[in-house]
Amino acid sequence: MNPVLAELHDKARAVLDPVHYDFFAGGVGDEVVLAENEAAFLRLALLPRVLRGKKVSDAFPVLISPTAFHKLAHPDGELATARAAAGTILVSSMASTVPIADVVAAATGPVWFQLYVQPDPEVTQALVRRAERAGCTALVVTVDSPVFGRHRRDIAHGFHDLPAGLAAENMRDLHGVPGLRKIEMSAFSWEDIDRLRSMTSLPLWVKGVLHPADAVLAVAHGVAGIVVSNHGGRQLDLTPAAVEALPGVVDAVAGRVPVVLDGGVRSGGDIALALALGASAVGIGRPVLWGLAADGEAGVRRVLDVLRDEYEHVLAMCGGELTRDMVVVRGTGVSGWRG
Ligand SMILES: Cc1cc2nc3c(=O)[nH]c(=O)nc-3n(C[C@H](O)[C@H](O)[C@H](O)COP(=O)(O)O)c2cc1C
Ligand SMILES: CCCCC(=O)C(=O)O
Repeated sequence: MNPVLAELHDKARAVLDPVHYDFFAGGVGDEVVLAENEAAFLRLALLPRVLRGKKVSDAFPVLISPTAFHKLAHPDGELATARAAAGTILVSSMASTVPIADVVAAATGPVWFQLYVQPDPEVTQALVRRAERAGCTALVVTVDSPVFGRHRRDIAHGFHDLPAGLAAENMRDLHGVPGLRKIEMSAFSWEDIDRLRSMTSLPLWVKGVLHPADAVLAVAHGVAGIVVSNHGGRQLDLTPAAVEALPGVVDAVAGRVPVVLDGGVRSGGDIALALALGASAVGIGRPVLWGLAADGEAGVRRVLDVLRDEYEHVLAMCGGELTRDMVVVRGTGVSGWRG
């Protein structure tokens, strides 16, 4: 891991209430997938190309992945994250502790709204309208959470609700119970994706696809893009590392929509590996929370600056372009990972 990210993580751990630290850091079950998301990148290497004479582009292929409850990390909460997000896309969690309209107002770049489809279609519709009115430019529907993952750290602490004074603000007044943390998971289907698409003209992404067959279905149902993700190891503790599921999805999608990789990205090198394997961009979850907890807006900005700087350096070292034939599995010498 980049030493600046490690330092921000250490500082976050030192300043956070241990219950909240564990909520952010933890995963599901034995936390096998949580560890694998990072470990899998360390098993991959890059064969750089030389003498290509390419100028490195200044695009920074990073999104801020949706994470809940930023006011548990810092009193400014999602406002600080939004202010720091310049140059990236902020995917704002439906479970934000600042209302989406205020998040968008604080941001200088695009904000997308992450949505959990709610059992009551009217609640889902009201959330979509809130995101539209706020000025969000895409919807990201999280599809890997038909039920909540069982997080042993949270269970051990008895952490199951927000402290007094904090609320999932986007849910305010939607269940007739103002301000309560009332987000529900639901086992919805592709029909709900069709319904959502007919409900809004916003581009609709799905987040949490791992199986190539689901990627094919997602394209058939008209999604604008796919986030390959195992929810940062917080849902099913049996999946492969996110980056290991990436090539299969990329092949199934065959360039028809962009594919974003999320989970375990901790360095510019990880970004480069994901792009070489066919991702259009990566999403960053926990490192943003560590920056936020450690130093608010400035901390989040530092996380993004460090990743941007490292990524551009790696890209220059690789001749400005990243392709799958450049990826090698360490210990095997095999390149062109899985085709
Ligand atoms: C504390 C925390 C809260 C999260 N909340 C949400 C959420 O509200 N909606 C969602 O789709 N994903 C949520 N996620 C998953 C992230 O969007 C993302 O998939 C994951 O954090 C990526 O892995 P990384 O943390 O290794 O970068 C959350 C993750 C964490 C760590
Ligand atoms: C009710 C908020 C769900 C947050 C979430 O997705 C997570 O903690 O992983």
